[in-house]
Amino acid sequence: MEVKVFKLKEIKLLSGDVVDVEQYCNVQPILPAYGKEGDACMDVYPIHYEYDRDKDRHIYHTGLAFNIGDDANGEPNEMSLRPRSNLTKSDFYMPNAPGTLDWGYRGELLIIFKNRTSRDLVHAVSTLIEIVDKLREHMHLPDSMVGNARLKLNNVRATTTNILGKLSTPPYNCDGKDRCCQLIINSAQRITWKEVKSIEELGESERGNKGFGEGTGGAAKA
Ligand SMILES: O=c1ccn([C@H]2C[C@H](O)[C@@H](COP(=O)(O)OP(=O)(O)OP(=O)(O)O)O2)c(=O)[nH]1
Repeated sequence: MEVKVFKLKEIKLLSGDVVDVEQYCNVQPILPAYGKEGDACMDVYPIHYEYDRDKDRHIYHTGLAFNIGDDANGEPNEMSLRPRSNLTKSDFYMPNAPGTLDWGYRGELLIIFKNRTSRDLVHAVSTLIEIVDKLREHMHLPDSMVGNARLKLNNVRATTTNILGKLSTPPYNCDGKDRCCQLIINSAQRITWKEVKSIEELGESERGNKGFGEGTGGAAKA
């Protein structure tokens, strides 16, 4: 199946500024590609990174726009954007995974990440540590009284410093080599609803009306 893709000449930044891709980005738009024979998805290469301070989001530009077209039966296609497995080694996640690129979308494909630790929470804890530190200095308590508390405080400080470092290091580079997610195009077959008059008309099944997660046990079994 052939799908139309366009390498954008300009991209719109979070500030609203529209910039020339060739001049502004270190890397030029790269067509997604299968990494290995038989891979289900194509790898997506980012060309520009932005941190959305307002929403605490990490946004990657791809410099690509699509017309994903129709399937063999004339039904609209959809593009799914899925995280890579290697993302699980970091504190980042794709909050809308699997992301959806709709049939009619002609804007730039953007890939969004968040960090599992909220930036605001980390800043709040860091500020609290500073305040406690200052209070302790002014109270001139003997070491014997604050020894254990100091140790705990140092541990919290080390943890927050570590988290802060991870927060400010984006998960992927825009160097033309890093792949920030993977995409697959599927048919988004149209459905229509057939409303029935009684629940029996839905038909019998082994699970029946057993609740969410109650059916099979497994990993989450209490
Ligand atoms: O990770 C994503 C997800 C979506 N999009 C683009 C393509 C998609 O067609 C459009 C709208 O996305 P979606 O339908 O998920 O957004 P929504 O929150 O449902 O808003 P809308 O009411 O505009 O559909 O944004 C991306 O570039 N990256």
